Amino acid sequence: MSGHILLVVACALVDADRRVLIAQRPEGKSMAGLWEFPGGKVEPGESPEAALIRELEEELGVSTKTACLAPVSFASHSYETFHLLMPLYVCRKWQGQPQAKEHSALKWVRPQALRDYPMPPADEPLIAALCDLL
Ligand SMILES: Nc1nc2c([nH]c(=O)n2[C@H]2C[C@H](O)[C@@H](COP(=O)(O)OP(=O)(O)OP(=O)(O)O)O2)c(=O)[nH]1
Ligand SMILES: [Mg+2]
Repeated sequence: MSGHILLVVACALVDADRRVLIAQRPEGKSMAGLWEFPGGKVEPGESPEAALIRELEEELGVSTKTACLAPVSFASHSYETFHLLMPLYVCRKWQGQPQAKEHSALKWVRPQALRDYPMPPADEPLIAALCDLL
C-alpha cells in the first residue's frame, strides 16, 4: 500500500433486461482500453452522490437523482501510487440515452458476461456482488 486514499464513485446503470452498462477507458488515460463502471473522482466538498450525478451527466449525458442511486458494494484496492476506495451504486432510473462522451465505447452486458471484459483489478470483486444482486 502506498500513497493516499483516492475516493472514486462508480455506477452500474441497469436496464429493464438486467443488463449493466460498462464503458471503455480511452487512449491517453491510465488503464486505457479497460472496461469500467462510469464514474470518477469525488471533488473536495462534494458528496459521493452529487459527484456521481455530475459524472453521469459529464460522461454519459444522462441525468438521475440521489433517490435513484442504491449502494451495492465498494472496492478497496492498492494501486502503485494510491489506494482506491470506490463505492459502487446501482441506478435503474435515469433520463436520456447514454452516450460515450468521454469513453471510447459503451456496452450493455449481462452480469455473468462482465468477466469477459478486461476491467481494472479493483473491479473484480464487484462483479460477484452485481451477479448476486441482479
Ligand atoms: N470510474 C471508474 N474508475 C475506476 C474503476 N475501477 C478503477 O480502478 N477505477 C480507477 C481508475 C482511475 O484511477 C480512478 C478514477 O477514474 P478517472 O481517472 O477516470 O476519474 P475521472 O472520471 O474523475 O476523470 P478525470 O477528470 O480525472 O480524467 O479510478 C471503475 O470501475 N470506474
Ligand atoms: Mg471517469
